[in-house]
Amino acid sequence: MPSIEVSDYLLAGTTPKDKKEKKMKKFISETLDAAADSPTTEKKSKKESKHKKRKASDDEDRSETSSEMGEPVNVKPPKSEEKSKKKSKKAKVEPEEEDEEKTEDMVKEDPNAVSKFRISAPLRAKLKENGIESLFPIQAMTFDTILDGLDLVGRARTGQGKTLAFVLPVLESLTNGPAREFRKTGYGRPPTVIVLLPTRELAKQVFADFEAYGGAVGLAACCVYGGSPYGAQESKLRRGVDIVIGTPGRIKDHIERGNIDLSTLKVRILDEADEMLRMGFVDDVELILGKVKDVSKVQTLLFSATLPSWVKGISSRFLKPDKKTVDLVGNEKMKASTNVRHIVLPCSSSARSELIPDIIRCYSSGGRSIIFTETKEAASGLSEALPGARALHGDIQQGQREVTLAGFRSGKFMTLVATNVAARGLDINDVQLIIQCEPPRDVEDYIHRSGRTGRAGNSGVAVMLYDPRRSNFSKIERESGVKFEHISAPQPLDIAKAVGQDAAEMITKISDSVIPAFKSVAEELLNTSGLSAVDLLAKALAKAAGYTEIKKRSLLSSMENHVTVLLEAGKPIYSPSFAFGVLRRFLPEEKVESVKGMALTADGNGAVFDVAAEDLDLFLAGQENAANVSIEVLKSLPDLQEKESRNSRFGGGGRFGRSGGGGGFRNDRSSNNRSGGGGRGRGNRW
Ligand SMILES: Nc1ncnc2c1ncn2[C@@H]1O[C@H](COP(=O)(O)OP(=O)(O)OP(=O)(O)O)[C@@H](O)[C@H]1O
Repeated sequence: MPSIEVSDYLLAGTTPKDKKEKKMKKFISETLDAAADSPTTEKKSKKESKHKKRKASDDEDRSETSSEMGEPVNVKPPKSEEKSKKKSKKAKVEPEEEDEEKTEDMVKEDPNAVSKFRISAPLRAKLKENGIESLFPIQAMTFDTILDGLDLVGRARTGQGKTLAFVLPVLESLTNGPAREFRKTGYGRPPTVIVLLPTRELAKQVFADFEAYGGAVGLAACCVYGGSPYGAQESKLRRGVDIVIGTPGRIKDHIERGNIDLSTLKVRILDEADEMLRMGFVDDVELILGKVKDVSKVQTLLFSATLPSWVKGISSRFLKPDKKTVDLVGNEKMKASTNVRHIVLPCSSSARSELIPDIIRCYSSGGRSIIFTETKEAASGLSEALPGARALHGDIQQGQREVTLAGFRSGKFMTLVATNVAARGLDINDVQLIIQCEPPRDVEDYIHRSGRTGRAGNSGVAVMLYDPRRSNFSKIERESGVKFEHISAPQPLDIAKAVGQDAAEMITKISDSVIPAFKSVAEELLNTSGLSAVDLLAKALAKAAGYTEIKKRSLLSSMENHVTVLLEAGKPIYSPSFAFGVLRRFLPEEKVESVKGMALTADGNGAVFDVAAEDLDLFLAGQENAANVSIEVLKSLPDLQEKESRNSRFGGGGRFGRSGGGGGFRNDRSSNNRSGGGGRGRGNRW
């Protein structure tokens, strides 16, 4: 964990100039504070307070990060700063004169300023061009270790800049650092660096960074992945490249075809390592890593936001025993992004397509939304049902996948419906909302999917739908450390609040020149409709916002034209079947069976369920004929028992609901669908 010392160091005396800078500082500060709160950090902090005492007399003092997976790594002020007097032999950093004066004060204040690291002028210029003046914590904390050639396991929450954490020091290592002397040059040169990633989209994205920053220092990168022709990839590889980025299956194919020679490899990087292994790529990964003749001469880096315990075995096999670990999550309870509002909402599968547009209206802040489904079929089906949405999954041709992703990135359409193919690593600007149609199988999926929003210090919302009868998210809540906010389906008032203001603004912007043309029709409408001017205007606003009617939804299953009611029987209700028994006392069997989403209240005194709006009177009237029975229409959900706690009677703190009103993506071939290395094969769902 980063020490208090490090966070002090990172934030000392900074005076944010503008909002963006302020947000970034907050992000850095929160990242470090959160990490500093973890139990591992506590242990370290004692050590560090000793360090701190020593620091007065020792400028070389270093703070530490800790790890469950390897040796703690010393995190220190960047060497470039530390060694400025000693003149580092390893890295040659040319000062950029014009910048120096301007930023001198800022740099003094910001220990993570780019200029304080052994980053050479062309890379600094490129970073500046991309608006990056300061390194994020994971980047600052791993920079020296990577540049000095050590093996490293790096972990930070989603969206915290892990890609540049390896791109920058690796490029420096190739141009000014230890890998430089081994790097081959000229036509036909074999690669010095190989980067393995689990998905094609992610490979392309990481390639884009290596291409942009590598290009600035004269290094060539090549991206290889399945589903696209071999020809262009082969000719690029034949011409010679310094860095190969790709998915394991296709890289293996190129090795077997003699297109990639790894005999002189110096750096290998496994990004989203756990996913790659879990997807069944372990054999391919091992084959690729095994191509290196002398592993002692190769640096291996492993990065992810999630590193399940079974990855430990893999990292100790692939990385050297003296590997360092920088873990900004560690044993901390909250593993998911802290910049994201994590919400759960009860919704039966049949109500999804009706409900999702309203969730988007209420929670996307007009930005992009990604909706995750569990299967390719569900992604296709939902994308067809949602106006303006497109699907992304493994059964879609690679070319079309690229077109779709490019369209989403550029804002041609704002809603992407995807399988897990889009869960990992994708960094798309202005994704404000993530919707997961049901709780994913693994906590890692939840963390990565919800992490497509709230990136680089921005905020976002992640809504997970669950069917109260079928799904259970308590495991995800427990393992991710997320404390879910419970809401029910957006109700007319929520929707009006979300869209009404925009519609009103839209109307105020309409030129007065339209008034004479429409005035007489408006007057006629006012006189004949029987509605007040305000009511008519409300209708006009609704239409402008795209609504011709707003149906009420039940709180429990989010079904239209259904109402949520509470049943009490004057004594505890131990089980759903007991509640059904009570209903049978005064209702015909077909009405009892039409009840939806039966759930028990957390206090054990009631049962909550949805009834069709047209049957409500029957239910309310029927209670008169049954002693001690009461049925009440709910405006908000009470705390409910979780499914798994039902057997233990009242289940205490369980709660499903709260406030109312409110595939086959695998990269290359079917042969890759193997499980191994402690991981689990994913089948052909994406
Ligand atoms: N030092 C920095 N200053 C400002 N923005 C940065 C910096 N480093 C990275 N970013 C931006 O932050 C965003 C997230 O970075 P990146 O995709 O590397 O995150 P990540 O940690 O790999 O996330 P994930 O775990 O989801 O893959 C990107 O848009 C990237 O350009």
